[in-house]
Amino acid sequence: MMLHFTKMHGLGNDFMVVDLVTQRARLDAELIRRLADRRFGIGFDQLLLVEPPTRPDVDFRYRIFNADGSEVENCGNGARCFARFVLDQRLTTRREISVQTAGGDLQLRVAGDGRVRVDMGQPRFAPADIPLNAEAPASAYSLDHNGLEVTFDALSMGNPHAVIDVASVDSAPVAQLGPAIEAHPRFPHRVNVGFMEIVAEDRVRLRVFERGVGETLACGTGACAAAVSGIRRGLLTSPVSVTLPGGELTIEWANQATSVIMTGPAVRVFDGRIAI
Ligand SMILES: N[C@@H](CCC[C@H](N)C(=O)O)C(=O)O
Repeated sequence: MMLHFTKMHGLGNDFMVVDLVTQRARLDAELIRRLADRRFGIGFDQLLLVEPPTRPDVDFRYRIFNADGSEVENCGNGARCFARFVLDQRLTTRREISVQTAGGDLQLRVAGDGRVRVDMGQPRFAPADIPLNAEAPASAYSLDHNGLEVTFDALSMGNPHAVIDVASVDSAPVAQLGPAIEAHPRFPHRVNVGFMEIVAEDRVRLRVFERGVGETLACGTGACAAAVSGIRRGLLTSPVSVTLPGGELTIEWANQATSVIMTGPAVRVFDGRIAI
């Protein structure tokens, strides 16, 4: 069959977006890995599936698959592209959209300037919610990597994140520590690993080694996790500008009882079709 798709990106974190409201297809993990291949396939960090909701109180269901074929709970840059996509495809006329994901519901708003504001829900810190093997919640955990003690914060933005403070993202050991922590036994579902450099109380630089992908040009949930980690430790104040290799996101978080708000761009690159 021919599958219609749209290639999109949020700050260079790129997606294949498939409308499963008006077309039918079954995409298994092996096919997703083939499509994700940047030389033999279309190439993307995540596949986003846009589906009818399974509940009457939301507009859509949005499913996310990493390039390695694993289905995951949440994707911040993907959420902004999802909102742009359903409007552009005329699957809705609303600029305020509610959507169910495996990590919880999200509220999306497409602004007049094309930027998308996403209510990402509340962060969760209990180790069982991340999930992280730890006896009690803390803002600093540590693990051993080849005899080296690595200190990190951990939280869930629907999906799991570890945040490591670094003096400079330019020299951060992303390629060495990223894969080791992603697959560390302390994280039973693996983890996304953020390396955060605090530049000022309202500005950070961030690189993220994403679970199931590797280092990406930007990670929306990673930006939320980094800002939340800095704010809750008293190192940052909201709103926080997060500069990633692909560009900038604004993250707002008032306190533990409120949602995290992420604002940033969503770009359509091209439409295509592929035989599957
Ligand atoms: N790029 C994303 C996160 C995608 C999922 C992540 N790799 C995971 O496995 O949880 C974002 O923008 O948040």
